[in-house]
Amino acid sequence: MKTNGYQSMQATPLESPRRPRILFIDAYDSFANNIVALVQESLNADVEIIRIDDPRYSNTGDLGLSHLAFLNFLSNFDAIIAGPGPGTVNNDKDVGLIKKLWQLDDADVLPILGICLGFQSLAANFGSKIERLRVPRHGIVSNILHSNRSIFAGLGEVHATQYHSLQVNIYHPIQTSLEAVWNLWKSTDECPQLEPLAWDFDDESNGAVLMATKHTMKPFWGVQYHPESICTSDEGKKIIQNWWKEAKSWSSSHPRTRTTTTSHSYLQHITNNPGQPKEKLFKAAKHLSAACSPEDFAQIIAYGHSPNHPRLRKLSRLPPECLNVNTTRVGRLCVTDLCELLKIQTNEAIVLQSGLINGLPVANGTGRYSIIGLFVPGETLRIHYYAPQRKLQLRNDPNEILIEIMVQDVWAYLKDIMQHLKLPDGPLRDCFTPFWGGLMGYVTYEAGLQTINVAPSPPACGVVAQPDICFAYITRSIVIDHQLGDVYVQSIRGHDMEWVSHTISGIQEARDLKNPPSALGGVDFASPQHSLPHKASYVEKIRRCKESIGAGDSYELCLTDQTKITVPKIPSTTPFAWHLYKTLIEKNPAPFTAYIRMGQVGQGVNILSSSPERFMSWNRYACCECRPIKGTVKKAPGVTLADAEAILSSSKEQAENLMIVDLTRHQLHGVYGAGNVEVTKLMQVEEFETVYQLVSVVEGRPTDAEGCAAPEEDRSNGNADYVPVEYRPQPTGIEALAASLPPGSMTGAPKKRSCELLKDIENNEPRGIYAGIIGYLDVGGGGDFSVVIRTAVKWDGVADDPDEEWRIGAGGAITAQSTEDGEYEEMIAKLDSIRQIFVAPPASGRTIL
Ligand SMILES: C=C(O[C@@H]1C=C(C(=O)O)C=C[C@H]1O)C(=O)O
Ligand SMILES: NC(=O)CC[C@H](N)C(=O)O
Repeated sequence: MKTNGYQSMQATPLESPRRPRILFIDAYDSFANNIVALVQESLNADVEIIRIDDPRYSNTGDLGLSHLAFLNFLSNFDAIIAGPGPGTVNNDKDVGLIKKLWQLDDADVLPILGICLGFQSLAANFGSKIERLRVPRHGIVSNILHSNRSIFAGLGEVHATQYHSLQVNIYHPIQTSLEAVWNLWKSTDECPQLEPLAWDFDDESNGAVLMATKHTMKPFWGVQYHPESICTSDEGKKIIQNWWKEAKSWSSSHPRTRTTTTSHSYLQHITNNPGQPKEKLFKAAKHLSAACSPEDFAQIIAYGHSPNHPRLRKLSRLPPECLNVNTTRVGRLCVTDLCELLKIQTNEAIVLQSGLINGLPVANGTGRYSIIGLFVPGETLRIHYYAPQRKLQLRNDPNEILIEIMVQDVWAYLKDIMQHLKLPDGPLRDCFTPFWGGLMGYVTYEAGLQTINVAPSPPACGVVAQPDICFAYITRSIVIDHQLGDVYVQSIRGHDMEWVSHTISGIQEARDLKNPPSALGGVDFASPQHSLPHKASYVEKIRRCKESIGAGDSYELCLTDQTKITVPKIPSTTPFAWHLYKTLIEKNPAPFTAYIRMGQVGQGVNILSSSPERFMSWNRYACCECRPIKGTVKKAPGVTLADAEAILSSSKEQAENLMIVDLTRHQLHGVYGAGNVEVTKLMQVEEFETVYQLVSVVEGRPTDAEGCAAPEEDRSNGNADYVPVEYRPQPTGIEALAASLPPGSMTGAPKKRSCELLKDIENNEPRGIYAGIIGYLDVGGGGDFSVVIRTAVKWDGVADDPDEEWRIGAGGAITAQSTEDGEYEEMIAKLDSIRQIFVAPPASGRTIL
């Protein structure tokens, strides 16, 4: 469904031969960048984005200077789009600057298109009432009736995707009785300036819902639905083009008279209140402490471990110098055999395993490789980041802090570090495994919250702060290619071929043994205690989610809760976590299975994950892929794939998925830009061991990936600010990752408001590693992360505590259509897919693994 803006339309300048300039005012929505992309693709326009609360224009206590600044700012544009967003126009804070637009006097007025919240704001300003729908419409697509006039001129069927809980009441008779079908396109006495342009009759209980309007005298238009959604038909583009035609024709007969003011006080005001468009923040990020530049940090990572390189000596070549690698056939050795051969069960280690069933990947499109990240005792370094304090540390193996700095933007810092650690070009780069070495570990949900300016919930009182980002710098690794049956032994640790050869021989010996490698002995453990969320309290939380959705504050909320499993401790020499992991692989093979043990005994973490969901992966050319999952059916006896497909084709399940697809597109559009984001799979059912799920795939690619360059005429259209496409700085995978946290499938939309609501509904309990991500940043420039779900996490507790505590998070997306029982059962089904590894057989009360 990719569209290429450059083919769609030539630039259609207003008065001068330059590209149109359009201002987009964002009300903190999660689809804003999709609208911007649609406009850029449809009009070949320059679009600037500001937020509804831009500090340059929002201050009410500055004797009108902000307002004057706003008017001056608007004079730079040919037209405005007032965007969608959470909340209601009855609350000034929810619409901010949008409310000012409708009052612009003749000297300043310019064409405006309101979308959803922007449309509601327009309508409210000219007499309509904004009220709740009986049934909110989020992610619902319907065929609307339109007047074929104005912005709908010449349009055929319009399949309109809707994301709204509130509606515009212009007191039209059709809004009280579906029989009153006359004068559908006439203004009402109560709202004489609003001419209806489209209606939706799709939902009986809602009756007729106004879908679009135009002002009868001023250049204002508005649509209730979302023309930019992936499920709105191609008419979305035509609406924008029609609007632009109308806007141009209005502007040519109404020249604007305002000229820019440059009084001293105004200039001072602007200097004191610089705006900060979000997309610039990333690049402009200043590291709070100059004590250690990312280059020095990277240098210590790359060489600090090696006795041959004194820690702070400046070296001419920063990145790992080469990749030591050798390969052999894996034969009948499985990933856990290789792990045990390398003794990872008693060491720190990170295993990212692709689950297989009968030797084939669990899900198509994933599962080719498994990666074992090895820790070198006494040497492997770790990066810790503590979100509340913005504190970044480098720790060595005895857990001493080598560097501690404050960073304003940890992702900008990590991006720089990875840039410095990039393996230089050379023949050994030809090894095509996706991971050669680099940072492996986890990022918590709370670290994600910080990227969208939601203050993370602090850890409970008395709990030791655990890192929100924990990455180990992995220099030795094993990659298994399940498709070709090869195993790669790799090291970026200086001259390490001896270890590589030794390890290859060890693998070959084990593989060629007559008998399979001996399995580790069994482990006894007493029946654990499971403390699950109480149904009544979970149901109460579902109600609160639905109330917020009904009020227009969210379109979808991914509610979660935590279960504690308390197991009496067994002797510390027994690799209990490893045994649990092996049970997990057997009982719930998943595309993104992971085993992580990091940190010194007493301070470390164990993670056992069987996630079905890829968050994001990108290759060494920064082309990225997201695979959001939404829509779950429990596998029960007799439930076939066809049954699941029927259930998952319901509007409830599809709506859940669609919302996350549009949210993911928005995030990638913000990084990769218009024309570079494509939905390659939309809502396909995938089968897993215990559930069926609805999966979509969204891809983003840099402009320099073939086929996306602007044609010659775009570069020579006389716009001084225009930067030819090929010279724009190209995004990196880490930027795409940072722009997409926390995972949208674990938040809902619009993301920021939904996260704030969830924090409150979930009683300010941090989600921690659950709902975060696990994966790697590779020294070749690639990366791959899964969403941490279906995962058990244990932090080492106090040494003399008789029990150890595992935590499992589980939840699901709540929408207006959710039922209390249905959502509770879905949460339990997900929980059970991992909880089953802790259940001792009833006969003995003990289990042998
Ligand atoms: C919240 C969980 O899963 C998320 C919610 C899903 C849903 O609502 O259908 C599906 C996959 C995940 O994105 C979980 O497994 O705990
Ligand atoms: N998408 C939107 O802009 C939604 C507007 C408003 N919050 C509603 O729910 O109706």
